[in-house]
Amino acid sequence: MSQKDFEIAVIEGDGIGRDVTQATFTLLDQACDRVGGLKLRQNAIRAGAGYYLETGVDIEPGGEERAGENDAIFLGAIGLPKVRTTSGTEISPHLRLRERFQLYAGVRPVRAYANTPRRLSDPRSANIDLIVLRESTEGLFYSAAVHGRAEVIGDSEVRDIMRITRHTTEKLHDFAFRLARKRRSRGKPGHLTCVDKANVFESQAFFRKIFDERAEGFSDVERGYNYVDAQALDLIRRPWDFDVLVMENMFGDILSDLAGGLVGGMGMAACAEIGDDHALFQPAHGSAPDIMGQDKANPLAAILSGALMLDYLAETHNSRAAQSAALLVDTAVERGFEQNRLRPMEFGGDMGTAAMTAELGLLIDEIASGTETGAQ
Ligand SMILES: NC(=O)C1=CN([C@@H]2O[C@H](COP(=O)(O)OP(=O)(O)OC[C@H]3O[C@@H](n4cnc5c(N)ncnc54)[C@H](O)[C@@H]3O)[C@@H](O)[C@H]2O)C=CC1
Ligand SMILES: CC(C)CC(=O)C(=O)O
Ligand SMILES: [Mg+2]
Repeated sequence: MSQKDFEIAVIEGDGIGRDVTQATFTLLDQACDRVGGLKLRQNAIRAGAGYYLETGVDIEPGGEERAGENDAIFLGAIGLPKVRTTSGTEISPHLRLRERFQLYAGVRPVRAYANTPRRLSDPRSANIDLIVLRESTEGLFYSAAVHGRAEVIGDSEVRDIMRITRHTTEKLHDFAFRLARKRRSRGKPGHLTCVDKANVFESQAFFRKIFDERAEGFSDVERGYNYVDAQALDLIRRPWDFDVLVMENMFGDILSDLAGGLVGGMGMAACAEIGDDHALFQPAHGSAPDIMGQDKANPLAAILSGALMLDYLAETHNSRAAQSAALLVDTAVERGFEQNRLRPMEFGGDMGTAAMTAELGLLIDEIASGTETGAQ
């Protein structure tokens, strides 16, 4: 059954979070309108470091529960380095959302668009098109999600925990194999690499063991292994050789920023966090306090995350309209770069958040009405 209206919990958060969220919904609404009146109803939930400073809590009362009552959750960015809890960490209610809704599959696409900076001189870097699949509920973030889980021994020692469970890891690897298979059906290599540190950590050997067990159900998917340190090296020397990389939480946090840098910067780093019953979409970047309030943020990471959200809604609600709207947004980004009409300040270009949003709006209209100019 297809659905016309979707309820979206929207957490704008801190710093550039608000600007990129507003840019995203302006364009998603426009795309939804152009495909026949699909509506995204935004239900705002206040949360973040600014909210914590104001109220003493990091998310509005009942906000977590309410977020889960929506068809999807969208988040701008949360955190400000100067706003800290008594334990010295920053406030991060989004880690609790990941855990509460078991959003184990953190999908972080990394793709080189035309006319974007090549951080590597090798011409093959134009072919970078991979996905960092980051487990997002446990691993080394397990003790970070909830205060009190780390073992604190006075002022002399602190132990965070690397938690790998069979339950979550089986689901993660199944997701990874299905994703690789889906990419192959769309003409991409469809190769899956298990990235771990199985040579030294028992938790990581367990992660790999479960990868091998689950592989038996996906014999058609080509698979390989890489230790995480070697993977960091390979992302610099031959990133074009990789397709889907699956790994624990902290490794994925680090390598997804590195990979985002390869294709321009964090303003290109989209993210979908998917569980069995819920999903949250957010750019992989943070609140970027160094550029906030200056109209300098590249909104594309958020906008591409919005397109991932439409894809998810299309799949979970069998909505062709949502699928078409997602395609419209993705195509606008692709054409915008091809035609050199998207020039984010992040890459030394002349377009701030507002100008990028306006140009993408024009592209969406042109593509939807078949009046693309193809201007260079
Ligand atoms: N999921 C989330 O909400 C995340 C929150 N954070 C929080 O954000 C705050 C800042 O953290 P940082 O380590 O500085 O990471 P960050 O991702 O906010 O910024 C890193 C660098 O990338 C640039 N950058 C990020 N997004 C950009 C965009 N859309 N356009 C142009 N440039 C962009 C920033 O200007 C900065 O130079 C901290 O409080 C941190 O805890 C950090 C990462 C993820
Ligand atoms: C809590 C966030 C600041 C962690 C992070 O950097 C991320 O999830 O990408
Ligand atoms: Mg991160």
